[in-house]
Amino acid sequence: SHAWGYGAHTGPDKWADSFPIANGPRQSPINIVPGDASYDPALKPLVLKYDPSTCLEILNNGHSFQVTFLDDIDSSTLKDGPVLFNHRLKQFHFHWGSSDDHGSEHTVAGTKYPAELHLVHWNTKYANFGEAASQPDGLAVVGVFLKIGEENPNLQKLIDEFDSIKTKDSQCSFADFNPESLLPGCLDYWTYEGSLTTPPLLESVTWIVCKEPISVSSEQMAKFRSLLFSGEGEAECCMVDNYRPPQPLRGRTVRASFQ
Ligand SMILES: NS(=O)(=O)c1c(F)cccc1F
Ligand SMILES: [Zn+2]
Repeated sequence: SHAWGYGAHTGPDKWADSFPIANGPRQSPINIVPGDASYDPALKPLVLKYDPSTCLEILNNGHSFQVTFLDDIDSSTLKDGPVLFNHRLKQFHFHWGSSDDHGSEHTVAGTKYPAELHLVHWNTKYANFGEAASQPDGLAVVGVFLKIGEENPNLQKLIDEFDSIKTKDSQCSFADFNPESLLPGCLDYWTYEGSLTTPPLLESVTWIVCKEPISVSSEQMAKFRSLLFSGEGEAECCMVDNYRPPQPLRGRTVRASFQ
């Protein structure tokens, strides 16, 4: 059955049964070893320009919660950095753990963060997200780690919507949110060629992982864990541990935009 998830019988160790690319040569996430990354002076600074008016809705898709953007014109874009073409923001979502000591997908020298934000962009040389997702240079995902510290007022704007999206397939309109408010001050990054970290695990992603985390309080993380994988009227199953663990590097090079 294609009903993939993060449970014992549906989780990452079972995905290869339905999605054999799970054992492919450019799978994500990975453990980033800063000492093994090669500084590339040719890498440009990331240029992220987001328009809050393109924010459409916030939804629980049964795997994470996601904020979706209008992507029929070039208003929220990613340029430069490691990519050669303009990319449009489609959505952002998160992955997190059942406690503050784990939950991120990428790890840094084995360090796990409590959560990880993914801002998903598609290459506008293709017609739309679906087309782009099937191309080796189709997607660019910016990953930002969340680290326990000060309460984050920008994350709180998302958390305040959680009562309306508690169960699988619930959504509500969500306007005027600027994803730039979720970016760290410094946009130094590591970059490598990888994949979607959920089925269909397509090997179409240029990963751009920020070195600097953003803050989240432990109380805010507890609110993430109050969302449900389960649908309305079903036995409640807390949305936690919705992360794929690091995958084999398979000889790939990780480049750093900084020294
Ligand atoms: N996790 S991830 O950022 O690789 C990702 C995508 F890019 C696109 C769709 C789902 C998804 F989970
Ligand atoms: Zn993700």
